[in-house]
Amino acid sequence: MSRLSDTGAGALTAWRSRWCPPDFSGKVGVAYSAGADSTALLAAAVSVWPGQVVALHVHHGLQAAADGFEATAREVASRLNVPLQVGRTDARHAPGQSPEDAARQARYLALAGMAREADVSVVLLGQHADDQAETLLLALSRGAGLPGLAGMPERFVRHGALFGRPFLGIPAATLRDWVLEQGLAFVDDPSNTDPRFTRNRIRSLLMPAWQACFPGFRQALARSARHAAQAQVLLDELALEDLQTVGVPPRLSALQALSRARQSNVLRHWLKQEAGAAPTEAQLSELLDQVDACRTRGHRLQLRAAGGRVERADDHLVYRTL
Ligand SMILES: Nc1ncnc2c1ncn2[C@@H]1O[C@H](COP(=O)(O)OP(=O)(O)OP(=O)(O)O)[C@@H](O)[C@H]1O
Repeated sequence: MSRLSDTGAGALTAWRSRWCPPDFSGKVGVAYSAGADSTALLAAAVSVWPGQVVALHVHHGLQAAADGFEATAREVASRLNVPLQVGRTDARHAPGQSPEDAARQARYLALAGMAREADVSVVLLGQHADDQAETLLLALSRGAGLPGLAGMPERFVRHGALFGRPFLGIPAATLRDWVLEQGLAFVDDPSNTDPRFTRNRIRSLLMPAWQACFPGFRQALARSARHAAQAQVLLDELALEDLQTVGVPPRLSALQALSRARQSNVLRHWLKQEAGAAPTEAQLSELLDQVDACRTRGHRLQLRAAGGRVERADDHLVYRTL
C-alpha cells in the first residue's frame, strides 16, 4: 500500500473506531458519484471493510453528462469487485431554491432510500478538508450563526439513514493524487467549475488567495468548525434545560426571568421545534423586544417569524402557521 492509501484507510479506520461498535459487521454504503473523492473513498472502504461495501450511485436525470457518470461508476465498481446500486432522481428546483440545493436534497433522499433497500448500516460521503473549508467560508460570507460555522458534521442522520464523512481531514489534492496513482477512472463534473455557483467561486477565487496568505488555513478552519460545533452542543443542552423551565409553549414571566441571550437561545430552539425553521436575526431581536414589553395583562404581541406567526395567548407565547 502506498502512503496515500494509508491516509484514506487510516481516516476510515479512525472514523470507524469513533462511531462503530468494535464487532461491527454490517454493510457499508459508499455514496459514489464517480468523481475523484468518492472514488478514493470507495477504494479505501473496500480495503478497510472487505466484502461489506456497496456502492450507491445517484443518476441525476437532469444532467446530460449523467449517463457518462453512471458508465464510469459501473466500470470502477466492477474493477473493485463491489456491488453497485443505481438510483434515479429528477430534481426540479422549487421557486427561490437553487438547482444545486434541489439536487443535493433529492440526492440525500435517494441515498437514504437506497440504503434501506440495500440494508446498509451507514452511508459514507466523500467530502474532504477543502469542502469543509469552503463550507465555512460560505457560512462566514452569509453571516451564519454557530450552526453554520460548525460546518459539516462527520456523522448525522437524515431521512432515517445514518451518514458519515470520514475524509473531512484530508485535502482534495491528496485524494486526487491517490486516485490517479491507482489508475482508477473518474469523472470531473463540469458543474464543479461553473462560476455561476457561489461555492465554485469560493473554490477558484477565495481558496487560492487564502492559501497564499495562510498556508495552514484548512486545518485552522476545521479547528474553528470543531469549536463551533462543540459550543453549539452546549447551547442546545442549555436550550433544553431552559425549555423545561419556561415550558412549552413558553411562559412570558419565565422567559423574562432569563437573560436576553438565554431567551434568544431558548426561543430559537422552540421555534425550530415548532416551525422546523429558525427565525432571522431581525425577527428574533423584535420578538425579544416584544417579550420584554409584555409586562401588563392587556399587552398584545404579534410578529411574523420562521415562516409563521408568534402571538401572545394569556401568559404564554404560541406559534401559528400562516
Ligand atoms: N450522483 C451521486 N451519487 C452518489 N453520491 C454522490 C453523488 N454526487 C455526490 N455524491 C456524494 O456526495 C459527496 C459530495 O458531493 P459533491 O457534489 O461535493 O462531490 P462531487 O464533486 O460530485 O463528487 P466527488 O466528491 O466524488 O468528487 C460525494 O463525495 C459523494 O460521496
